[in-house]
Parts: sequence; structure tokens; C-alpha cells
Amino acid sequence: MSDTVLELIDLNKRFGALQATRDVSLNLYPGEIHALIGPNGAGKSTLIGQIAGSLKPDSGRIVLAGQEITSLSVAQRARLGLGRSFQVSSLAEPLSVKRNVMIAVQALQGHSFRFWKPVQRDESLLVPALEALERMALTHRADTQVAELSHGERRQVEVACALALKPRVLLLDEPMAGLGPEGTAHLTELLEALKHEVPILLIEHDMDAVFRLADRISVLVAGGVIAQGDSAAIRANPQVREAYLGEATC
Ligand SMILES: Nc1ncnc2c1ncn2[C@@H]1O[C@H](COP(=O)(O)OP(=O)(O)OP(=O)(O)O)[C@@H](O)[C@H]1O
Repeated sequence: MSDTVLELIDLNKRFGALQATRDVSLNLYPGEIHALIGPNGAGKSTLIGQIAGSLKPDSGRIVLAGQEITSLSVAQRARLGLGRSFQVSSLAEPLSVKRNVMIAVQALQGHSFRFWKPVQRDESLLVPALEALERMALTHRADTQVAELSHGERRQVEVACALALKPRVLLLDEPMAGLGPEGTAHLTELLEALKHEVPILLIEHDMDAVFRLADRISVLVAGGVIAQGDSAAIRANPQVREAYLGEATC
């Protein structure tokens, strides 16, 4: 389809004898959340690594907004609009929320070693940082030290760091991990609103969140996609129930 934002075409990846990605094809369309689910070891991280550029597929193609990115570096993909949430551990605890997001923007702009210009006063960093914080409902925390934030708020900062880079696509790897029910509900609401601006490829173990958020779901088992569809279709799919969800959870 011509309006596909991200397209994976027949991706394959082996680690020795193990086929970790098997003929995976998947599309992400504007305005949607596409969730990728599967049991431990199904190959989700391996697939994300290939999309982000840290792992090279053995065969297949990855197309972002009409441009083939299969052999581009992580940084080149990021500059073309492939956004990935930063890990909590990459945030600088003693610095403010705002500074952290500004540093993320600076890193992508390739100005990490720009001398003498104080980050705080650089409008080209401040404006996108404040916009991203607003979209993640964190304006009131902009000047707070990251060290003072709750776990859920840190997750929001991670997403804000990715958003400040104005991505065309957002890859979110288990954003709900470690959040309580309240944090999960809050982040779910924020992502529901965000998808209209940036389509999201979501890897998530919290099935309630997946079924609530995802417009479409791809189920990965042993490296291959065994089913694709909306929440209702995936819940009802007997192969999925057997391979992954288990009768009791459906
Ligand atoms: N660098 C590697 N070298 C060898 N085998 C690997 C490597 N990375 C992953 N694997 C194997 O590939 C398979 C897929 O792993 P992967 O981490 O992608 O699964 P996953 O779905 O992300 O699992 P989880 O939900 O537990 O994070 C597993 O069998 C794993 O042991």
C-alpha cells in the first residue's frame, strides 16, 4: 500500500542454526498502533534490532516512508525518522527533565560535541523539547530533576526524548514494563492520543494494554508471524490461543 510508513518485507535472520526471524513481513500505517506480541524467545527483540539497525538481516528489506533503509546505520535511520524510545537507564538523573530531552535532540542533530553554546539557551533544542514534553503531559515537570520522577514519569520522558526528534514512526519496546495499573492506564491514554501524530510499532507483554491499544496485532512464534489482525481476530484465532495466549487468558 502506498501510504505505508514502515514496511518489513520477508526479513530473515539466523544465529547459527537458530532461525530467529523467519520471512517476516509487516506494515505500519499512518494513525495506527501495530502491536508485536509473542512468547519469550519468539524473536521480537531480534526483529526490533533489525528495524532499528543494530542487527543486519540475512535477507529481506525494510522501507521507511518509501525509502529503503535496510543497509543504513542506526543514526542514519534515526535521522530519516525512525524513533525509538530511550531506555530509562540512559536518562541523566541529576539533570532536569527538560535538559534530558534537549540532550536527546542535540545528540540526533550530531552536535554532541558542540562547544561553548550552553544547551539551556539553545532554542533549536528547547522548542522541540518543550513540545514533546507537552505531548507526554509533562510540562509541569520540565524543570524537575529526573531523579525525583516516578517510574511512570520516567517512561513518559523516554517517549518524549524520542518524540522530540520528530519521528515518522515510533518503536516502543515494552513501555509498560514495571508500571503499576495507574501508570499503565496513564501511558495507555497518552499513546492512544499520540498514534494520530506518529504511528507506533509496539512490543508489549501487558496483554490488557495490547488489546486496548492495538489497531492491529502480529503474533510472532519461533521467528515467524503466525497471525495478523485486530484484537478480536487475534483473541479468537485458535492457533494463537494454542501457541501463545493459552485458553485461560482469552
Ligand atoms: N545474539 C544472539 N546470538 C544467538 N542467539 C540469539 C541472539 N539474540 C537472540 N538470540 C536467540 O534468538 C531467539 C529470539 O530471541 P529474542 O530475544 O529476539 O526473542 P524475544 O521475543 O525478544 O524474547 P523476550 O520476550 O524473552 O525478550 C532466542 O532463541 C534467543 O536465544
